[in-house]
Amino acid sequence: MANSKFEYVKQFEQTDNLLPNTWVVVRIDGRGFTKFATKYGFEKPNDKRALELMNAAARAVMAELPDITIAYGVSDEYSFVFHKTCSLFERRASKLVSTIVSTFTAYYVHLWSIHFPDTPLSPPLPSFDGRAVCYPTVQNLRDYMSWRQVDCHINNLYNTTFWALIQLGGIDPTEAEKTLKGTYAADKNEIMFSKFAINYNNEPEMYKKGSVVFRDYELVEPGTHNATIEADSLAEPVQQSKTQAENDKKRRAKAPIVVQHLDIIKDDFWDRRPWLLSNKPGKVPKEP
Ligand SMILES: Nc1nc2c(ncn2[C@@H]2O[C@H](COP(=O)(O)OP(=O)(O)OP(=O)(O)O)[C@@H](O)[C@H]2O)c(=O)[nH]1
Ligand SMILES: [Mg+2]
Ligand SMILES: [Mg+2]
Repeated sequence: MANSKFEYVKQFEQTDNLLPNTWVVVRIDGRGFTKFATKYGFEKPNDKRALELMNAAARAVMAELPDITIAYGVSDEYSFVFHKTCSLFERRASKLVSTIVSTFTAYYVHLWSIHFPDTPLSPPLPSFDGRAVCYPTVQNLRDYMSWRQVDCHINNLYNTTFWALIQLGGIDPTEAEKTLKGTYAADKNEIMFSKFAINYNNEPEMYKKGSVVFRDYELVEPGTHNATIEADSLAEPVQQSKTQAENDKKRRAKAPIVVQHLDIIKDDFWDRRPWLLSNKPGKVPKEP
């Protein structure tokens, strides 16, 4: 068919392909969730139902997009990691971000009633923003993940103490803020323990560590594999062959997706799961 005279408008489209051979992180974040949490009466500082709904939506996103290696979530945010060899949508940022944001939001709304059976959703409905960032090395990627988990820890320690002072100590938010000003982690632990007999270590792992979503294979003995070195030495080819990529994708699609609350800062998590960084699907564990 002949080109129409209107077709020249295509020239206005700009390319936004992300840098090849870099780890792509798409982070989404709930829009105005402070208000949203109040509207639906989320428990403070952590609402188990709301966090489990975030995790369920993230799990669904991973199931629909086998190219995602791992995801990490805390509060109203989730980070999805694409392997550096990923070629989905020719690595176009707008397509990657918009697909994740819309798939996540759709599942968040779809699964809402399972987690909040007594509170139907009503407008304004939940929405999420998203951005993509490229990290050139495994170390940069792991530092990114560590940054989010440290943030989770700092915020949760603060919020848990803050709300204990209010809910159990009966003081108002301004006073609680004053009490915590300039305190260190040890001081907060001490306040919780001495005033309210709360041992922070016994708080739920999901609140302290956030949630990690990944494909689960047979764990590797620590010390027998160095995933970091292997992933970084994957210099050439920048992309896998098409058939290899397709086969791996099929195997990944079959693997069980799990949500766990683990330390992702230390090496152990990555050493035991070399498939996360090397992008070679692992061995599916045998049925018990
Ligand atoms: N009560 C309660 N609130 C939560 C929970 N998880 C997230 N939130 C709320 O969500 C907010 C997330 O922070 P932000 O993403 O920085 O703030 P926001 O209001 O979503 O604003 P924007 O992201 O800039 O649109 C927190 O400050 C809380 O108010 C929860 O489990 N319980
Ligand atoms: Mg937000
Ligand atoms: Mg947030």
